[in-house]
Order: sequence, then C-alpha cells, then structure tokens
Amino acid sequence: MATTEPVSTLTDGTDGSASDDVTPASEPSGTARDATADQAAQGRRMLIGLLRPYRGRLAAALLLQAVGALAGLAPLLAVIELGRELLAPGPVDHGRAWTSVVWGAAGLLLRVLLTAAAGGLGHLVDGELHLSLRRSLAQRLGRVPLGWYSHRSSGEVNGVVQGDVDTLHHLIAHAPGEFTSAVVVPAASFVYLACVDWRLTLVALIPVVLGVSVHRLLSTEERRREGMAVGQAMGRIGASSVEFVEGISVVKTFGGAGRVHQRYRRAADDFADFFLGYVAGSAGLASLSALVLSPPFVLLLVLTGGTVLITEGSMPPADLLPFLLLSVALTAPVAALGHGMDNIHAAERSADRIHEMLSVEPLPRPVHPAAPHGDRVEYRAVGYAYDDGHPVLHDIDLVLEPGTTTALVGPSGAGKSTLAQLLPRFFDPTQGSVLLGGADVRDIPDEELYQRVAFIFQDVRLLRATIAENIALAVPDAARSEVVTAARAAGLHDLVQTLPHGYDSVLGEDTGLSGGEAQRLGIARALLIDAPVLVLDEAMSFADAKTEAEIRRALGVLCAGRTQLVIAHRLQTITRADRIVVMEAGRIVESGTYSELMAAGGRLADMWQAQHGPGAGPQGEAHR
Ligand SMILES: Nc1ncnc2c1ncn2[C@@H]1O[C@H](COP(=O)(O)OP(=O)(O)OP(=O)(O)O)[C@@H](O)[C@H]1O
Repeated sequence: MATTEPVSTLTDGTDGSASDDVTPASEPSGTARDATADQAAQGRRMLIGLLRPYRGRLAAALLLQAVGALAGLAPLLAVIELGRELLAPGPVDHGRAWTSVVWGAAGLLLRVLLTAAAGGLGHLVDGELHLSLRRSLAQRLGRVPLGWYSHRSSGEVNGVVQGDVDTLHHLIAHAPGEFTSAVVVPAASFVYLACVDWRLTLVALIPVVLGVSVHRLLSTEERRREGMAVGQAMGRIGASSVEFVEGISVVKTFGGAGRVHQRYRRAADDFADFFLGYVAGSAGLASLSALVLSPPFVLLLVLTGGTVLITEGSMPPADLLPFLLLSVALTAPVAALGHGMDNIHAAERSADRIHEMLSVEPLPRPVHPAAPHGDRVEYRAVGYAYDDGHPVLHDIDLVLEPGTTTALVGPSGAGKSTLAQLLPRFFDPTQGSVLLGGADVRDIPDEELYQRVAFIFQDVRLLRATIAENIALAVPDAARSEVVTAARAAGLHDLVQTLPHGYDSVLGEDTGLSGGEAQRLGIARALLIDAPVLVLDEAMSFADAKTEAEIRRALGVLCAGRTQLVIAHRLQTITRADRIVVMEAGRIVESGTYSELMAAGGRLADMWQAQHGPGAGPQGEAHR
C-alpha cells in the first residue's frame, strides 16, 4: 500500500536516516564540553528571542503570579494569628479571631483569582506563540528546497514541528508560576519568620541551604550534557521508530528484520544506556535532595531547635507555630526549582532546534521574474555539491530539445537523480545554470515553473484526502470532468468506479492504493497539470508484468509530445529514446542514440552486455 500523509503535511522525506551522531556519555573532551555549553547558551538566546515579542504579557503574568503567591500566604498567617489568640492566656478576643479568619479567606480568594488570571494569560501567550511558530515553520517548510527533505526523516521534522513546539508549553504556561512562587513565597516567609525569631529562622534555613547545595551538584555542565545526550537519544528513537514503521513492508518483503531494524534497536539501546547513565549519576543526589527538602526532615529540625529555645525560656511557645507552618513553605519551592530547571533546559534545546529549522535557507524567490519562451531545457556548465567541497555533478552541458526524450543512465550514485532534480528546483545548482525556454529556472516564479515542469519520482506521496483531491493537487480548481479524464488516461478510472464513494473516497480511510495504483495516480496528477516538460524516475522494477504494462500504457499517454528527462534503470526501456546520456561519477561520459552508442562499443554497450549478456539486442520500448 502506498504511503498516505495527512493533508496538513506539506511534503515528506523519502530517505529517513536519523543522524548517527552520538554524544558520548562519559569522558567528554574539552571541545565537546565547550560545544555543549555553546549549544546551551545558543538555546537560551534562541528562547529569549522567541519570547521577546511576548515579554509585556509574560511580565504581567509574573506580576499577577507574584501577588497571588503573596496572597496565598495570608491563610497561613491567619492560622498563626488565630493560634496565638486562642493559645494566649485570658478570654478569646472574638473580634480579632474573626478578623484573622476573614483576612485569611480574602487572601485565599485573591490567590485563586490572581493565579487563575496569571495562568490564563500564560496560556493565551502560549497559544499565540504556538500558532505563530507553527505558521512560521509551515511557511519555512513550504519554502525550503524540496531536496532538503530527502535527507530528513518525517520523524525528525515532526519532532520539531510538533514535539519541540509543545515543549515550550510548560515554560510559558506553567514555569512563570513555579518560579515566582519559588522566589516570592520563601522570601516573604523568611522575612516574617526572621521577625518572629531569627535564631529558629536560621535553623529552618538549614534544609534550604542543603537542598540548594545538592541541587547545584545536580546541575553541573556534565549533568546538562548528559541530559542533552538523553534528549538526543530520545530524538533518534522518535526518528527511527518512524522509519521502523515506514519500513515494515520492506522488512516483510525481504524478511531481513534483524538487519533492517538495526538502527531502531541501536537507537533504543543508546537511549537505555544514556538514560541509565543519567539516572545512575543522579539517583543518590536526587534522593538526598528529596530527603533534606521533605517536610518531616524540616519539621524535625524546627521542632528540635524550637524545643531547645522554649525549654531554655528564650522563646514563647506560641512562636513555634509560625515555624511549623511556614518553614515547609520555605523549602517546597526549592524542590520545584529542580524540575523547573529541567523543563527550562528542555525548552532551550527545543528553541534551538526550532530556530535551526527556521534558519534553513529557503529557495530564493526570483528577483527579476522571467517567463520561459518555449520548452527547450538547457543545462549550462552545471555543477552541484550537497556538501561544500564534495561536488557530485561536474560541468554538465545538456540540451533537451522540445518534444524529445532524453534517458539518463549510469551506475548507482552517478548523479542521475541529482541532475534530474535540478530542473524542478529540488536544489539550485552550485555552479552554472539550468534554463527553461531561455529563462534561468531560478528566475521563473514557482507557479509558472510547476505548470511547465511536472515530475514523478520513485515515491508518489498521497494525502489523506479524496482521490479527486489527490489527483487535482496542483490544479485545485479543476472540474470533476477533467479529473475523470486524467484518471481515465492514467488507467485509474475503472478502479475508482469500484470504490464505495468513487472519486470522493478518502485515501487512508475508505481505501488504500497499491504501489502501481499510486504510480498511476501520480501520472493522472501530472496529466492534469498538463506540463510540457516531464521529469520521470522510471522506477517500476517492483511492478508485476500486468501492472508494469498498465503503467507503461499510462506513461505512453502522459509522455506523448512532451519534453522528457527519464532516469532509466532498465536499459531495454530506452532503446527508442531520442538521446541516451550515460553518466559516471557526476559527469556525462557518453551521449547519443541507442544505435550510435551501441555501435561505438563504449560504456552503454558494456552496461548492456552486463545487464543482458553478450550479443543481446533491444527488447523494450522507450516512453514515447
Ligand atoms: N541528500 C544528499 N545529501 C548528500 N549527498 C547526497 C544526497 N543525495 C545524493 N547524494 C550523493 O550524491 C551522489 C549522486 O547521487 P544520485 O542519487 O544523484 O545518484 P543516482 O545516479 O541517481 O543513483 P541511483 O541510481 O542509485 O539513484 C551520490 O554520491 C550520493 O551519495
């Protein structure tokens, strides 16, 4: 069954290979440590940059949260005052007691209101940031070179668009509250307790000092690096699990589960190793931190210190009450700080990845748009390098005369796909230029280019939409009759008629398509575009004889009279091409008709003999 993508997916990678970079969990080199620190600092800068437009509202949320946190202390103070009143010798002053209760209740109410307002504001900002980031990412993903997707897995792209954008939620919607409470509540409690008895306040601060010290030990650069390695390992699991699922059909076909799933298993093993290392490195300290910050430990210290002061007569017993209630409030936010920092670090890493994706160079839009005159295609001294310094195409000069078929042949890795993909601008050449109708393709506006150049590469992507919408993808306002005519010509109409909802059947829901059917749908798409120039990857080796005959028939209809550039994998299909171009190591090494090249006894003749045996003659037909 062919791959079906949700409609919202812009496009997708076909060769999902996750990065194999694995940051070692131990013994970091100085350079690795510097790189990690740089990455963290960069993540922080990115995060600040992302949040800058919302700083006013985030500050307002912080202020509301701070006042709310202070108001939240009122009920505790009310209980303390009430306790003092009730424990004091003599008759109870009912007026004072009720005043404390009212103040406590009012504080509680205010806290609820302000915290809700701060949370609501945070969530509003969060919603806006999400929307704006997703829009920017969608816009950028729609402008990046199509070729950018070919070395990225859909898991990787989805991890940023979905996962990393979601990771920012905690930071924006919840972290301000946690951090404000972590600062405001202990500070106010400290001041109050110090006014009651500074000596017992110092005792109550012991767990805080211990907790902060342990937390500092837990937040070393080493720990941060390990955390990043765990995050990266998790990312690789995400990417490879998508590949794993996408590759299941291949595994079933070839029965090589062990080999094919090696990457997934390695990613899972790596994650387990990093995670265990991360947990093992912090388990002791984390337990110690939990212990010293726990209410029983705090109360034990305060009770012991308080008992000493009370028994020696230097503190009234009623003064112990505020310590019993507020000393725990002193430490609780320190505990929250640990989780909060983890979330902030995760958000920094996400911001960095989002920024990286938003920084992908888009294909430049034409500065001086030009209209092609005619359909003549010309590659002029074209060179291309995926990576600086490693050119895969050198000095290609090639002309496709209108209405002719040019077949590209050559060994795997010769550069055939790269050469073909430069015409529909999957990438722009790093040297030279590609011209269509005399205009550089870089100067032809996208809409114009894609009306003139249609391409069918190996993997026909289908959207989770109706068959009619899938066929009319590039011509959304096409009439139903035009869609049907294209489907008929592509040999798809009879199949569609058997479906429950005909052309309105939703792919991936009402029905699925086989590989051959998907290819015919791709042909119907191209027919509807009616582009005069076609770039085809003739990848039909998987098809059985009947399917191949059907696809060939459909291609015959599609290709008639058009200028074609065909990547040929099987030589018998190119014998009637107007021109055969043999490529090796990124260069054109031979060019001519089948008979000319066979008569010359050069590379094509060698390849022919290798595929068909000595003395074999042509058996097939080119797409004409
Ligand atoms: N996205 C990419 N990033 C880096 N290098 C790439 C990328 N795609 C292809 N290459 C390299 O460019 C060279 C040419 O590859 P290309 O796919 O164009 O060859 P091909 O002749 O079409 O091969 P095949 O017949 O196997 O598809 C190869 O060395 C390949 O490894």
